[in-house]
Amino acid sequence: MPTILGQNQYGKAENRVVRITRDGDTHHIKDLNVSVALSGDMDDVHYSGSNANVLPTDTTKNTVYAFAKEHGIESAEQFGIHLARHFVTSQEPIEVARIRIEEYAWERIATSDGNSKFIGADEVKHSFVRKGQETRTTQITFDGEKWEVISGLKDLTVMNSTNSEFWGYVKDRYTTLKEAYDRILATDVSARWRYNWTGDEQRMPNWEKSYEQARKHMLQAFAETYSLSLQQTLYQMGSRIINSRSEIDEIRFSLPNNHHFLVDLEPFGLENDTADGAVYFAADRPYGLIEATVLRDGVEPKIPVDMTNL
Ligand SMILES: O=c1[nH]c(=O)c2[nH]c(=O)[nH]c2[nH]1
Repeated sequence: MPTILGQNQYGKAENRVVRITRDGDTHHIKDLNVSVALSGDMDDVHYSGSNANVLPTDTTKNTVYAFAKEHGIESAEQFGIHLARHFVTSQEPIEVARIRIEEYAWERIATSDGNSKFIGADEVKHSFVRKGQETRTTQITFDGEKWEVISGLKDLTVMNSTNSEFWGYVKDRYTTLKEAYDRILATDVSARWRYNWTGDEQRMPNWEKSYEQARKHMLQAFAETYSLSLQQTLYQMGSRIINSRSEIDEIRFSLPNNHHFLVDLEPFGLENDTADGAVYFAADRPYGLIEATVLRDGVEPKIPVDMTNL
């Protein structure tokens, strides 16, 4: 039976583009997931393998990053319109461009003090938390005598768009990483903390308040730590909780290092450094994974090492 080609489209899907604009030391994030699908006169590539009409998907990816740098991202709609128009008007064979964009919403992390580092006295200028996507968790164990309550959260996504460095590390023959003096630090916090409550009804913690406060202290420590490594930030987050919440004795973190790479736009004559309007590729894997327990001095660690990601 003869066959014919039906509907077809192609392009680069899920280009993760992050653009940071700097208004003095107040930063603004645009965080998009952009998928390009092009269609038009593409019979030949399917029938004969001739690529004469094919703009590479790699080029569509580069266009997304270059447009983010050159034209900015005012809104997802404006950005998508600009890209779609470009593909259809600049390439004869392309008749239809479909640009799908997901935009991830970020809120500024609120802080407790009115230090001048902060906007409106209570928000950090370069620290953000992804809107409402975390999951709260708890595990209660009772053997008829002893209680153990381990609570926590996962998927609390946070980002500092500056105040993070990483340098001075070991270098061997396989090391290619460049030292960073101003990088994005982003992670999805998974944390489990253990309460020291022993079952006395009179001394039961206010669980709601405790969760809210642990979360708050963790976010504030993330925002306020000038970070030399994610390990150092982790320790600050843990110790802030232990020092401010007497009902919590131990906390274990699992923190992926959500790498953001400055895109090389040199080939397109665009300078892209960490100054205003920097455009990053937000990689999803592989990622560094930094895990540690922070304990009140003198207590026994009891949170299982592999529990953090449950
Ligand atoms: O904060 C970091 N800690 C590391 O251990 C590490 N390793 C790496 O490649 N980048 C980073 N960043």
